[in-house]
Amino acid sequence: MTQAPLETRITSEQLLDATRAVIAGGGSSNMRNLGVTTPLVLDRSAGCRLWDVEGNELIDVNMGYGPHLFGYADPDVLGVVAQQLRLGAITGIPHRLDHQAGELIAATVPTIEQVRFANSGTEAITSALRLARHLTGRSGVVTFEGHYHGWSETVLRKMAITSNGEDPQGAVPGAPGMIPSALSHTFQLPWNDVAALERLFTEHGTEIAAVILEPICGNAGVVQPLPGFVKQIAELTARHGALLVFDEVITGYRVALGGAQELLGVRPDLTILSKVMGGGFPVAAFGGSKEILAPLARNEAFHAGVFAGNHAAMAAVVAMVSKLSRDPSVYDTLNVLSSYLEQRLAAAFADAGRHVRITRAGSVMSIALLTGPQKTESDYDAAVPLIDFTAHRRFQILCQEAGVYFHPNPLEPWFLSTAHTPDVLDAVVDAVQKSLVRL
Ligand SMILES: CC1=C(O)/C(=C\N=C2/C=C(C(=O)O)C[C@@H](O)[C@@H]2O)C(COP(=O)(O)O)=CN1
Ligand SMILES: Cc1ncc(COP(=O)(O)O)c(C=O)c1O
Repeated sequence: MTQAPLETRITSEQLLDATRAVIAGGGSSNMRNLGVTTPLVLDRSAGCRLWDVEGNELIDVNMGYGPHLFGYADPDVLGVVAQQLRLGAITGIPHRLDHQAGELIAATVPTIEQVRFANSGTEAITSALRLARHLTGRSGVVTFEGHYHGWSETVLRKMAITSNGEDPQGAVPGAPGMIPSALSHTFQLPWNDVAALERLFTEHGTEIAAVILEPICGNAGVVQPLPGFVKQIAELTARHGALLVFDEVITGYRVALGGAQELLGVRPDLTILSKVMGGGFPVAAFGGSKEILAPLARNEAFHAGVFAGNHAAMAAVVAMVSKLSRDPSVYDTLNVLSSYLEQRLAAAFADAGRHVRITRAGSVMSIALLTGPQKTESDYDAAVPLIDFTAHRRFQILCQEAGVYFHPNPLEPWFLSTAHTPDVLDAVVDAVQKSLVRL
């Protein structure tokens, strides 16, 4: 497609203004609309690069918030989905791809025997938590500060990350218009605080249907669980008859073929998958043992969706998960690339005399400018107040001008792909170094 000469091209700013006239906020997600600094409106993406409507090329380390482990427009995934679109994307009738997709998930995620597919993480989590409530006859759901589980009525809350867990039932609705009592069955605790969790189970154990967590938290910067903490959660849920739900929307097929549950060696009752599983196509899933999903198999519990498990999404899952299964060494490659970037970034910030918090789980990492030195890696609650959000936003603007795109909120991770080769990562560091000088 030939592009208009530069002088006649509309600018990102002009097009975003025009878009805001017809799409409330300029995009279909508050999480993304809030993040806009220097307007950027895309024309296309491929590999790890973006091209905006003005013809500018950028290296992307946000990568659509994580689905594209092999980069944008990966031919192995794209080709299969494109072919399925020609063969029929949605009929509402069982399809030969369903069995393939279900078998691949069951063969790769340690605790999944059966799944149900959905269109988004929010949908999958909503149905998974409703299933947990049905199975236990209880209503309470435990969440952790900093962890995001979509925007459904019982888990959309302000993800306070500096409380001390004194008021687990003090969760604040995350959006106006929520049913005021929506969070009356939602508890929120500090992450990595087993004493707070034990206290909650002692006081409310008979009310708790499920504990849901991002086993490696990706929505408050990357925050690893303290050693043994997730195993302690599993022991408490088992002891009190509650279900353990791993929200692996980010970590699933990202940190290992079997996700965080493979790395941590902890077995959740239900697992939520999305992002990498679909390789960039909208699809999610929740799964567990046949026993756990039996109420759905009996059509006793309810989960539905016109587009849930559609044939294009199943084609994407089959293409992505079979590619990952064929060559799980991709995770070693991504770890090497990500470690290289982590080390070079740490040196760049040190050379610039800037305090920074860099944390990583495989190829998902977070970088946050700090106002002062962080005492230890594990004192996460102490680190968050140190984050210099203003300086970081300025840093993002400068990096975007230098040709590298990431989200201006330091709590949003960077996601790498196999397209981020060492020369690309060197270009990222080069842009970071130039931006730190100008900061
Ligand atoms: C761990 C986790 C998530 O990260 C998650 C969604 N994440 C994001 C949603 C974004 C958005 O709505 O635009 C962008 C990012 O802030 C974030 O990765 C969801 C909700 O999935 P969905 O957005 O598909 O309904 C559930 N669990
Ligand atoms: C009128 C109407 N509203 C909402 C829905 C739910 O949409 P989805 O199935 O995409 O969640 C449906 C689906 O059948 C519908 O027919």
